[in-house]
Amino acid sequence: MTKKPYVISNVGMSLDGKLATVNNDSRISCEEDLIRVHKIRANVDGIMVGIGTVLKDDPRLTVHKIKSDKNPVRIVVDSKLRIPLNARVLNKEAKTIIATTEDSDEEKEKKIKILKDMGVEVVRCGKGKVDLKKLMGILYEKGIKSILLEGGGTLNWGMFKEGLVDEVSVYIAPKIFGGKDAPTYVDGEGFKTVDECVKLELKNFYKLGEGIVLEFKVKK
Ligand SMILES: NC(=O)C1=CN([C@@H]2O[C@H](COP(=O)(O)OP(=O)(O)OC[C@H]3O[C@@H](n4cnc5c(N)ncnc54)[C@H](OP(=O)(O)O)[C@@H]3O)[C@@H](O)[C@H]2O)C=CC1
Ligand SMILES: Nc1nc(O)c(N)c(N[C@@H]2O[C@H](COP(=O)(O)O)[C@@H](O)[C@H]2O)n1
Repeated sequence: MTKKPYVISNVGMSLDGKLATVNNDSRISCEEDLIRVHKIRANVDGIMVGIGTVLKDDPRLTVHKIKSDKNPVRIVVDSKLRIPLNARVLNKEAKTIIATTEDSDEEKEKKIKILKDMGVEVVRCGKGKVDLKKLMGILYEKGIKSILLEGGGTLNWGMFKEGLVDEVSVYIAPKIFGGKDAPTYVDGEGFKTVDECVKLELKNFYKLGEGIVLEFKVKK
């Protein structure tokens, strides 16, 4: 495989592995954990989310919980270019890259032009869905050598399935959300057998605020 950025996957989840409630309330991390996450943000070249997270959370994806003189590049994986032009991730606080497919129609090309005029970079790889392996190669070539992957569950699945995640850190809040339709840490179709699944090596764990942080390396 061509060179790729080092990818750290981080989420805040309930004890039952949910990223949000059935009504999409995702306020899981305590303040101490958000500060931990922002320290990671301040030390990576890019922060990546899927379009589902942008549509549901309207995140800023900047370092705003601690002092920092730089913001990483924001990367949104968005095959059909569903991103609203007033999304906060498109504001001027940091550079943004939208990764979309090579598929083309008049409306999509018009939106790409508008985004480019707003100063947003658009990269294109894959058909139907963004080709995440190719995207990693493109980002690496652009100087993005480390990425904090911040979800959600569908993009997390895509990244784990392709073997693109190197490190995992999760904050587990002492809460149970329940709900079979509530988003989980890794959604998608899932691995069929335990043999196929992603294996992790526990590196560290500690209590933080009311919850616990677990840190793993992905076994390759
Ligand atoms: N607690 C936490 O730490 C966090 C919670 N969340 C929560 O997660 C939920 C959002 O998760 P979810 O809806 O799964 O959205 P995601 O952010 O995972 O975005 C998923 C979308 O990304 C696009 N995509 C494009 N290419 C790919 C690919 N190759 N593989 C996977 N996805 C691809 C798809 O849309 P398309 O085909 O249109 O491109 C897909 O539907 C929200 O409730 C949010 O609050 C999110 C992050 C962190
Ligand atoms: N670490 C963590 N804990 C939670 O409880 C969360 N809900 C999230 N969400 C992620 O952070 C994004 C919001 O970022 P901004 O504060 O707007 O910069 C959100 O979109 C998720 O990716 N993370």
